[in-house]
Amino acid sequence: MPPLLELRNVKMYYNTTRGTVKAVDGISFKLEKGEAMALVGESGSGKSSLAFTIIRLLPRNVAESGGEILFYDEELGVVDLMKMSESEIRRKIRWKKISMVFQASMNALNPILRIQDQMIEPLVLHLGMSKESAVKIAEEALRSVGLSRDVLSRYPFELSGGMKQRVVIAMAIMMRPRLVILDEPTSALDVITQANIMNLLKELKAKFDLSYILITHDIALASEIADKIGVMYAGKLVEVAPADLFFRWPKHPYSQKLLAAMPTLREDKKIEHIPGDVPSLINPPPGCRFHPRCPYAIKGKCEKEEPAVKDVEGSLVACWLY
Ligand SMILES: Nc1ncnc2c1ncn2[C@@H]1O[C@H](COP(=O)(O)OP(=O)(O)OP(=O)(O)O)[C@@H](O)[C@H]1O
Repeated sequence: MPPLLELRNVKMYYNTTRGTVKAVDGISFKLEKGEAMALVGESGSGKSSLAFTIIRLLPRNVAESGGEILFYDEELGVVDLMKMSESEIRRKIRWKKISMVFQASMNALNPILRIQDQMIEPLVLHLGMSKESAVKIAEEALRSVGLSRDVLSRYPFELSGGMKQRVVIAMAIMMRPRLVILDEPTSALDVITQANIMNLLKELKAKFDLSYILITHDIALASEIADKIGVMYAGKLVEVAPADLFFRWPKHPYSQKLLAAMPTLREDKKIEHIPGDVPSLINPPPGCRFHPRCPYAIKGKCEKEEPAVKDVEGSLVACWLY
């Protein structure tokens, strides 16, 4: 069976006054149907940029983008999203096949519009649906996320944070997409509400056979839902591994550091921090980008040559140690 999504050497660079920012720099991975991949890594490693590249919502200052983003669909066959025009993406892909819950999107709900108007607007305006059918779809989507139809007549300020996040998730699944990209979907919520939203995402995944790309800083949260974990560092994917294997045996030194920096309730565990900062993506370090912060860097090797991705007992890792 083909995967749902396959990225091959995807790049996306930004133009800035300081130089070209290589935010996504040669990323390859596969996502199967019904699979959830958590994308983790420090702030500024390029996670959101990769998400925007996949759903083709790019700012004007893109310097260059390249590679292949293959999407396998029963209706469309295999399409390369990189080669599709904006109008084709809008007609065939965005929201219908691939949707996104943006970072802080629950706070981006328009405060002066009722939920109904915000939910049906794209259906009526962009898809030319009648108001009645659009309201039906919105009602159904709200039901799927555990909200009653009364929410349709409310304004955002009349809803709790958790309810607003459910509305935003309802909007993302309204058109029955195959893949939902979630950028920090629970970061502004309290822990109980976070857990409720994660449970909801799990239910929706099973019910609609959805695939997810879940961007998060919170590896513990990622472990709740992810089938596999992708670790980004400075524009590169340094490790992709099945979740259970990743937590038992993280192979890239950066993955090991990320896990060691993860807080737990165990009192005997000392939380480590990762010394140094994420490097500049304008002039990233040569060779392996992690070498200046890596305790195992091999002199004469890691600072000179970029490691290729290797299959190391079930994990894909880009590191000279293997
Ligand atoms: N529109 C833009 N123009 C120029 N540079 C940008 C733009 N958007 C992001 N960047 C830069 O690209 C790099 C990657 O940013 P990105 O937001 O993708 O990282 P991230 O891993 O998602 O971070 P966070 O977890 O903080 O959201 C950063 O150096 C950022 O400053």
